[in-house]
Amino acid sequence: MKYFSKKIDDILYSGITDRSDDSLYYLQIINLSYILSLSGIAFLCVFFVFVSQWPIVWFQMISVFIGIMGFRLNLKGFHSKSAVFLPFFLIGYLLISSFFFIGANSDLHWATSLYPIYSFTVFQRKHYLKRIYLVLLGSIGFFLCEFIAPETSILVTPQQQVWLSAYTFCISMIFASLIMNLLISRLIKANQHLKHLAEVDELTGISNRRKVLADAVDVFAGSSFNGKKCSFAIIDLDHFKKINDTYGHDAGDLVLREVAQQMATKMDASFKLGRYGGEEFVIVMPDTDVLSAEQSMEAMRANIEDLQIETKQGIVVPVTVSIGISSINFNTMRYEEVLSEADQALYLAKDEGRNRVKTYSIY
Ligand SMILES: Nc1nc2c(ncn2[C@@H]2O[C@H](COP(=O)(O)OP(=O)(O)OP(=O)(O)O)[C@@H](O)[C@H]2O)c(=O)[nH]1
Repeated sequence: MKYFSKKIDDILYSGITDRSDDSLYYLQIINLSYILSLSGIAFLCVFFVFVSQWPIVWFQMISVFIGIMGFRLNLKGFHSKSAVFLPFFLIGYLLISSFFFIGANSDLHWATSLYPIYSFTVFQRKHYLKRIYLVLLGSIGFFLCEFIAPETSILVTPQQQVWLSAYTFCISMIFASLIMNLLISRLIKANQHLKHLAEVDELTGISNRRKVLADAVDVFAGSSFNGKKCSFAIIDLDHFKKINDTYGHDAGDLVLREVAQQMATKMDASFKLGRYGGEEFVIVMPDTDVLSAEQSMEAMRANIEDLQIETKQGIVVPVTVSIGISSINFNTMRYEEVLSEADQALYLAKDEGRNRVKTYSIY
């Protein structure tokens, strides 16, 4: 299945150099439309080979060849020309098929109803006139097939016509499910990407403020409901302004990244870490009383103090952090109270000389 979806992805991205965009956009829809139309014609060709209708087989083969020429335009970067060529080519194909080969009863000409959708999806705004021509031409083509083309096929027998309808129906179903599957998987991917953007701090790669506060709400609600302990810690880098001023802003960014990664890898797996803002981080500790929180944070502080963060110029930047901790107690009503208490404890840690862990206490 993975191999199959990778192949579909490769086809969708044919002729497109920028593969960073996960969403389905108009260049890929042109590729997809070509693939579906050409394979549809090829499938019909197989049917006619099977019933030995050689004139139609030749016609289908020539059509596939012309279609491939249009597809090549997209691969070569002439996206707009290729996009416009496809529906006009298909209108011609459907008209000739209905008039000279398989008749209007095949209902193949109903495919013209797809052109307006196609043109409004892939044609650029500047091609609005082409959209109108296409819709007009598609409608005229449809009515010509419906009212003027011979109803039954000149070449195909009524028995073969029934088989042809069943065959076309099955292929259409398979294509429709393919398209649905593709659209849904693209939507899921796009949603995941948006979720990632909304929850991750770009600089450090850990959760951002929004995400870590959402985690804090979850953990706080779970602990209050189950009568369990939980603790919050606010970690603030000491004299970070001085680090920026002395070693430069890039070195400051490097320090933020390294400290964040150190905390993320060293902390307990159940803890939630996020960047609270600037040079401040929050750690939410579920099922953790104040003593255990203090031990964990003391270990964290010592770890960060031992870090050897080296700038591009080979200078080792000394880094320490101050940490404030608070835990939920029986009369805590809101998670913001715990956070504000941790902030007060942090203030105390800074006041007492930094590079230390302080726990909130009402006394
Ligand atoms: N490099 C870098 N600096 C940042 C970023 N966000 C905030 N800062 C800087 O962090 C510094 C924080 O300075 P202060 O709030 O004075 O705190 P401090 O210098 O760490 O002092 P104390 O907290 O009292 O130890 C400011 O100079 C901000 O410009 C960032 O994303 N990258």
